[in-house]
Amino acid sequence: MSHTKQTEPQADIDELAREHFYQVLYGRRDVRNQFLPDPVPDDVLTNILHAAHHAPSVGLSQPWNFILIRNPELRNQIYSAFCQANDEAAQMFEGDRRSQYQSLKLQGILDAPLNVCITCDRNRGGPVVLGKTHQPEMDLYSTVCAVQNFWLSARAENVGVGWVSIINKNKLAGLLKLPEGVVPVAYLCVGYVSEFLTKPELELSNWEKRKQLEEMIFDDTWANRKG
Ligand SMILES: Cc1cc2c(cc1C)N(C[C@H](O)[C@H](O)[C@H](O)COP(=O)(O)O)c1[nH]c(=O)[nH]c(=O)c1N2
Repeated sequence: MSHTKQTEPQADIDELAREHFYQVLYGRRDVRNQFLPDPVPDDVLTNILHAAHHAPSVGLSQPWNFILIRNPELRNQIYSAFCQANDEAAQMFEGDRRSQYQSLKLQGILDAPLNVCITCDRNRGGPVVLGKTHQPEMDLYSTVCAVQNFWLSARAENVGVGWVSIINKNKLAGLLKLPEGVVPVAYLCVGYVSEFLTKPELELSNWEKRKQLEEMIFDDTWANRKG
């Protein structure tokens, strides 16, 4: 795997690069509805995986692996696992909220040409890992950093990504034959899209809206909310 998109160390980010970075960051979307069947070329996929593999990780433990899922039969089984979990999920909402939930499309498992499961090896680096000694969940968070790098790099390549978490974790681990100690962190649908929406799909369908940044910020302690 080549280092095609790595910049020189210590390179200054100039204004144009900064503008492009924010264009990618704010232009990223979770995609479920707009996938095209066109395959993602190997060199593009390599760029995305390479970016994911350069995420920060606790003690540089790099606990992730990337399972590239194309087999139609396997994908049908994963889709069935989604359908079961999604039916269970719908029952957890009441009244109008339930029918609204049932009207949402929350995955593109069979529409996207590629699915990728990013896993975390809970034992990577051995029993004592720098930075994990007092917060053992840091390997999971590191893997999520790889997911975000994957997502942003995909957007830079004009490739859409949709995260599907409405699947029973143990069932998914079984279908993917994950060994003991390796857990699925993110199940991603990946492919080119007809369009990237300007806002989150859940916002456009009036499920949820973005909160004000001011509500999220505190000065010094939780007692001092800014907004
Ligand atoms: C950990 C995690 C898990 C999920 C998601 C995201 C994340 C971070 N999202 C996508 C989520 O709905 C989406 O990110 C937000 O609605 C914001 O939209 P944008 O990502 O900005 O387009 C998501 N979407 C979906 O349709 N089905 C799903 O199962 C999930 N699961």
